[in-house]
Amino acid sequence: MTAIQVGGDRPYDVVVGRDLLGGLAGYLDGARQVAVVHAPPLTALAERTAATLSDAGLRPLLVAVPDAEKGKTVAVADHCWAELGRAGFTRTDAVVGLGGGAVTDLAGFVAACWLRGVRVVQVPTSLLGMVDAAVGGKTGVNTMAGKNLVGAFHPPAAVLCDLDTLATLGHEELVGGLAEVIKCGFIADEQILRLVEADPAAAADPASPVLRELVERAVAVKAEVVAGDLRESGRRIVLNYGHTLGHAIERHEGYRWRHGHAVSVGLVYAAALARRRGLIDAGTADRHAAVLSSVGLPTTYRPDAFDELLPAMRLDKKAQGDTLRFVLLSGPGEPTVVSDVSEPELRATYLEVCVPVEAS
Ligand SMILES: NC(=O)c1ccc[n+]([C@@H]2O[C@H](COP(=O)([O-])OP(=O)(O)OC[C@H]3O[C@@H](n4cnc5c(N)ncnc54)[C@H](O)[C@@H]3O)[C@@H](O)[C@H]2O)c1
Ligand SMILES: O=C(O)C(=O)C[C@@H](O)[C@H](O)[C@H](O)COP(=O)(O)O
Ligand SMILES: [Zn+2]
Repeated sequence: MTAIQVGGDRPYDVVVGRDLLGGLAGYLDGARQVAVVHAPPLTALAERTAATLSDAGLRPLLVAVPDAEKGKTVAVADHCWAELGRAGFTRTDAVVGLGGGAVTDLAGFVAACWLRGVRVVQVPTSLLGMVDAAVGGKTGVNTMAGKNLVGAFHPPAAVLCDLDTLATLGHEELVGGLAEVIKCGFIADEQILRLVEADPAAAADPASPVLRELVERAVAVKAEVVAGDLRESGRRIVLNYGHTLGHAIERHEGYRWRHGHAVSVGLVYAAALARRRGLIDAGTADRHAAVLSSVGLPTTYRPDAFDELLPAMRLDKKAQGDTLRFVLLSGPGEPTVVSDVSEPELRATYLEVCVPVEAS
C-alpha cells in the first residue's frame, strides 16, 4: 500500500492499496461508537465493515441513506443526526463515509456539524471519491439554490482507497472519475495524460496497475494543493478547472448527469476559452477533447442551452460579485485564474464547442 500525506494543521494519510478495510479500526483509536454512513449499492460491504469494527471492540451503527445525489440533502443529513442522537454519539465517537463521492460529501458534512465537529474517516468506493471527493475536507449537500452551496471544510482523519472496492463499480461511474484524474493531468501532472493516452483501456480497468498509478498521482496532486489552502482562499481554486460550466450542466440536467461527465465538457470548454485568448495553442486545446473522448467521456453539450447555463455559471462559488472567474491554462501544468471574460466571448466559445449535430 502507498500512503500519501496531506499536510496542513491536521495532517492525515490517504492510503491507496488493496484489502484495506480490515485495518479500518486502526484509524478510529479512542472511539467507542462508529456510524457507517452508506447507500444501498454498498449495503453488503457496509455490513462486512461493521462486522470488522465489532470484532475490533467498537460499536458500529449502520446509517443507510438514499443513493447518489438523492442523499446529499439537508433532510438526509438531519436523519443522520437523529440517528447519532438516538445512539448517544459523543465527541470521541466517529463517522465513516463508505461509498461514492455523494456519500463521503454527506458523511463529512454530518461529522462537521455534529457537536460542531467529530472525526470522520473516509472510505471512498468510487474512483471519483478516491481521487477527489474524499480528499481535502470539502463536505456538503445540495439545496434548492444549487449544488454544494451549503457545506463545511472538515478534513478527514484518514482516507482509505481500497482499490478492491472498484470491482463492483459500474463502468460509466469509473469513467466519470477519470475526468477528475485527467483534470489533475492538465493542471499539474502531465504524466497522467501520457498514461491515459498510451492505454485508455487500462486507465479504465480497475484491475490494472495503470489505474493504480493514476489514482496515486491524482491523489498526490490534490494533496499538494489542499495542504496549502484548505479553505480555497488561493491556489485551491485550480482544482475547480472545468467546473464552472460543469456544475451549470449538472444543474441544468437536474443532477441526472454524472459529475465527471459534466466536468469533462467543462474542461473542453475551458480549453477552448484559453485557446481563443491565445493562452494555449491549438494542440494543447485539442488534447483535452482527444484524451477525454479516448476513455468515453463527453466533450459537448446541447448547443441551444447557453442562455440557461449562463445564470447557473454566475452562481459559481468562484464568482466575485458580478464577475465570473474561470480557471484556464496557460500551458500544461500552468493553471491561471481569469476574471475578465465577457458574455459574447463565453457565448462564442460555447457555440464553438457545442456545435449543432447537423453542422458538425
Ligand atoms: N468534496 C469534494 O471535494 C468533491 C470532489 C469531487 C466531487 N464531489 C462530489 O462527489 C459526487 C460524485 O461522486 P461519484 O462520482 O462517486 O458519484 P456517486 O457518489 O453518486 O456514486 C455513483 C454511483 O456509484 C455507486 N457506487 C459507488 N461505489 C460503488 C462500488 N464500489 N460498487 C458499486 N456501486 C458503487 C453509488 O452508490 C452511486 O450509485 C458529487 O456529488 C460531487 O459533487 C465532491
Ligand atoms: O476540492 C476542490 O477544491 C475542488 O474543486 C474539487 C472539485 O473536483 C469538486 O467537484 C468540488 O466539489 C467542487 O467544489 P465546489 O466548491 O465548486 O463545490
Ligand atoms: Zn469535481
